[in-house]
Amino acid sequence: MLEEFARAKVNLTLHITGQRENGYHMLDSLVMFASTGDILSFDHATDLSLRIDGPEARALPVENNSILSAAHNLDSTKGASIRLTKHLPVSSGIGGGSADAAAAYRGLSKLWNLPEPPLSQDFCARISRIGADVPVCVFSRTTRMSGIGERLEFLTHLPMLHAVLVNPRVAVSTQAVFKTVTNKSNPAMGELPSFFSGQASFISWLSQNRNDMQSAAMSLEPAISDTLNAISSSHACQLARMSGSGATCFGIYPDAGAAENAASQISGKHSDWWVQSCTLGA
Ligand SMILES: C[C@@](CO)(OP(=O)(O)O)[C@H](O)COP(=O)(O)OP(=O)(O)OC[C@H]1O[C@@H](n2ccc(N)nc2=O)[C@H](O)[C@@H]1O
Ligand SMILES: Nc1ncnc2c1ncn2[C@@H]1O[C@H](COP(=O)(O)OP(=O)(O)O)[C@@H](O)[C@H]1O
Repeated sequence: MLEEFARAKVNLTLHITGQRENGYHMLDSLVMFASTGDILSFDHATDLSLRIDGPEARALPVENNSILSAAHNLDSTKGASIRLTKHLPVSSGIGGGSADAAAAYRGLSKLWNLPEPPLSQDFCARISRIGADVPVCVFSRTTRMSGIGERLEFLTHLPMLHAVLVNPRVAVSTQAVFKTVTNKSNPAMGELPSFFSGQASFISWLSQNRNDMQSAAMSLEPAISDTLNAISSSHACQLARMSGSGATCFGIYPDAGAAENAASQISGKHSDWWVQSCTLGA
């Protein structure tokens, strides 16, 4: 049996800089991956099959699953028995479906003895048809992501962060949020310094950048404001922002202890929310 970890994707910044004729939005986003995520396992089999379990499995159908799309995209003639243990909330802005498709791509490439996924324009353009976030999730590394998600620049100089991810248990449609965004032509991210002296200077740079989907998502789903308030008012929080199209928001903290304390504080007040302390970028 072979296992792959599908790490949650967090958009630390998400700037919408334009729109293509096909309706897709041009993005400029700093993406980091979390130490929390879904688990996929793969076994040899004649036919292709998927079973889903885990704490967040309930609403997720096998039909049209992004994992099966990735398998078909890779080689539609081969079989495998795949198990997904779902830990990430569905439709929550941390790319669960994309991370799962990407993990399937990596896992099946190994199971079927295919070459490792290459970092090429052709490859990224091809797999972005499964989902715009799939290319960045295949490599699962700290990345400046642009285009509609198919242009990837890996970054190796950014400090690791201690974070808490919070989802108020409302599913948000990515398409609906993009439709609600009024300004489709915002400035790109500010210049990314080639050196940060530590976490504080990185957070200071992050706070000067934005998530251009945040106010549109908040107008559709008021629970996002409650989530950001709960994170901002937690002890030692240095930055609170929404990831992707929401509703998951993240808080950044100075160390692992502060992140764990904040997670307990937030889940103590909101026992029905999904709250997870983690590291980003490590
Ligand atoms: C917004 C982001 C930011 O990382 O994350 P999530 O909130 O989904 O996690 C992504 O761009 C989402 O990527 P992904 O969820 O894979 O998108 P897709 O399945 O390809 O598209 C979902 C819908 O979003 C819109 N879409 C997506 C990406 C993009 N650059 N422009 C768009 O307009 C399309 O209208 C599409 O109908
Ligand atoms: N393996 C999967 N995990 C999560 N969602 C999936 C998966 N396969 C298909 N989907 C569908 O993809 C959509 C987006 O889910 P997800 O990737 O979790 O959200 P987001 O793009 O906001 O991070 C949902 O409608 C969900 O039903």
